[in-house]
Amino acid sequence: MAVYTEISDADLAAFLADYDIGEVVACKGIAEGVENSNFLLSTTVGTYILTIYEKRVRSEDLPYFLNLMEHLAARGVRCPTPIRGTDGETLHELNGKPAAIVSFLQGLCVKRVQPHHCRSLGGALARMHLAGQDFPMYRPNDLSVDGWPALLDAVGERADEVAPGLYAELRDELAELQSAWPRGLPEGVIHADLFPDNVFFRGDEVSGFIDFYFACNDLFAYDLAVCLNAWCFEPDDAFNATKARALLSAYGEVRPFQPGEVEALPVLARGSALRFLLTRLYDWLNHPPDAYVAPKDPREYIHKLRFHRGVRGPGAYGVT
Ligand SMILES: Nc1ncnc2c1ncn2[C@@H]1O[C@H](COP(=O)(O)OP(=O)(O)O)[C@@H](O)[C@H]1O
Ligand SMILES: N[C@@H](CCOP(=O)(O)O)C(=O)O
Repeated sequence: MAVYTEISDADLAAFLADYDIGEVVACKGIAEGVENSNFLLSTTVGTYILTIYEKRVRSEDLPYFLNLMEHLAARGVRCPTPIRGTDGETLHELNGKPAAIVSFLQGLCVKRVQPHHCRSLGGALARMHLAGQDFPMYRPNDLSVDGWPALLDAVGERADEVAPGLYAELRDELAELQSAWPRGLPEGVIHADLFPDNVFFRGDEVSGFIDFYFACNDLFAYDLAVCLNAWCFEPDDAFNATKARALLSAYGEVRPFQPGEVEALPVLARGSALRFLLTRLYDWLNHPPDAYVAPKDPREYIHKLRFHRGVRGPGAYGVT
């Protein structure tokens, strides 16, 4: 489960002394998640999420993530809102690590994605992109094309333990993506990790987004490429163009596509597949045998990468 750091009652009490959110009723570790330690915190005042930031999150990036959630929430995007301590700050320290409390968001993740979920997601994503346009902070996407060579080096030839010949395939893929990567398309704040476990629904409609800890400034269409991979493949690995069309057309109704964005989707989808393949490969090959969190299977993303490499254009995603 995703609790890398245990908290003693005394440490929790000392931490909460800096907040004005009542007395603790319960604090339970949350099994879901991969990156950070999350706790469901109930107090006499309300329910919150307490997060201790772990391995991949750099503490200098935390003000970007926390301020972004405040910014988006203030513009009507449903997402967790950081709770300020009595010192006015949202970021504090627990067990020597950065930690924050955010509001609890109602809703459930979908287990079986249907086209109407993709349609609701597309509209909500476009509204989030528009709401982020006047966010004043900037954070480059360190897990995009300029960051992939270091990630691939960190994996190295051990990639072949997962699939024979994979390292050479990924080196070729990286070289192609470096020369084909689109420049100059519309950009702004993107979520960059909008998988089904980070989107809450009430009924058929998106009720909110969580987990902004990969958010950054990058191409808007790259966020759609992440969603094509995370939402539009079936459990048997088949690509579902109906879901893709629902996602993309709903997005375009709220934020109309600019020239070049739709055409760039195949290469962006390859890039997004490579990004998640590389981090999954790294975690798969380097996780300690007694780790709480089971690493995600990288092979799923080998298949997705090969699929997008084979498409002839955005028509494969149901759009032109
Ligand atoms: N603000 C929130 N409101 C409700 N549940 C949340 C909230 N933040 C996190 N969770 C719960 O905690 C789980 C893990 O959170 P997530 O941010 O995805 O973790 P990680 O960054 O470690 O991957 C989510 O799947 C969800 O169940
Ligand atoms: N979505 C990533 C892993 C990051 O996990 P999250 O729980 O922070 O979304 C993947 O699937 O590889």
